[in-house]
Amino acid sequence: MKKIRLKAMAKINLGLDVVRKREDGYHEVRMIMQTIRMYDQIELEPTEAPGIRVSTNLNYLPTNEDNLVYKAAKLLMDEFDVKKGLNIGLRKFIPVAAGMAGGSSDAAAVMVGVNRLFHLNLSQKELMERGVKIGADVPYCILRGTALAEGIGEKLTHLPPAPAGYVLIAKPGIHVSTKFVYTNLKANELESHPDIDGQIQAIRSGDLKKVAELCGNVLETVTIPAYPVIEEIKDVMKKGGALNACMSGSGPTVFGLFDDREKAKAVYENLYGGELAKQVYLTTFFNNRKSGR
Ligand SMILES: C[C@](O)(CO)[C@H](O)COP(=O)(O)OP(=O)(O)OC[C@H]1O[C@@H](n2ccc(N)nc2=O)[C@H](O)[C@@H]1O
Ligand SMILES: Nc1ncnc2c1ncn2[C@@H]1O[C@H](COP(=O)(O)OP(=O)(O)OP(=O)(O)O)[C@@H](O)[C@H]1O
Repeated sequence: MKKIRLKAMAKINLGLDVVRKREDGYHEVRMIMQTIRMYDQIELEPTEAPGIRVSTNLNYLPTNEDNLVYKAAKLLMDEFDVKKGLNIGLRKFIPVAAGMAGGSSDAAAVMVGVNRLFHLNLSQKELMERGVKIGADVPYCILRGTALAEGIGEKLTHLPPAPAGYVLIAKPGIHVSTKFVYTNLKANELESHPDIDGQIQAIRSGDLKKVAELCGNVLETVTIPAYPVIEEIKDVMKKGGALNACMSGSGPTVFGLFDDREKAKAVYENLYGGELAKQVYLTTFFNNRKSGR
């Protein structure tokens, strides 16, 4: 059997609302998810020797069962009693602990790859049902594109592609734990909620300005007070002509939406190498869910 290569793409949350906290501690959400053109590269090589071996270009990431790629491969290989082994090569480009679902997307890509390599014949839906056992964002990372995510993030409704625009990504040099953010969220005391239904309408009518105007993320109420630099980055983007700027997921990554590439480029150059952000990228939405993997 030959090696296969896969792309694990990052996401941003165009909108993120929390409806309530469940008894098990998880939160019911309503989120507008969007894949962007930023990806980790994954190489899968089946081996005669049993076992899963992970290598990665980032020396601070785990290579044992704590890595989500390991968990994803093990979940499927155990269930289907795969006797062969697997080498997983992971080249990270998506910022880590950033709110961009990097680890979840790696896990999703490995599930798709293992399904293909070992001819498990699972449908996308069957993969997504298993993916949620690894993490709430994994089913969406299998689906990709523009989608409404409900439940804990696993109930997905595919939406038409969000209108095209330029996406400026800036991550300050801090790592934020998703668990910390949800644990400290006062879900019953939120003063305002993003208009998720309005944003869906704006997507359906192809109105980028309106999509941007309605961006909002209730997790900012936890992450921004802890890390005010996020607000500073949002201000820089808005002053530089972004239609809007918002935190992605549990943060600390900020994304700005632009309809003008020159303005986006100017803010990119302003932030790049500066004090506020450690990693800065200019990219676009990715919506061709069938390609690129
Ligand atoms: C912030 C987002 O990235 C937005 O897309 C997701 O909601 C989080 O997805 P994720 O990182 O895949 O989440 P998981 O790995 O399943 O959970 C990490 C931690 O976040 C909290 N968590 C996560 C999802 C959710 N709907 N409610 C929660 O309270 C739980 O405390 C959990 O211990
Ligand atoms: N393949 C992986 N890539 C990145 N981090 C991983 C991976 N596997 C395990 N981890 C661990 O998970 C933690 C968070 O990873 P990740 O980059 O997925 O967070 P995130 O961007 O906040 O995700 P999300 O948006 O889903 O909350 C890291 O601190 C890391 O130790």
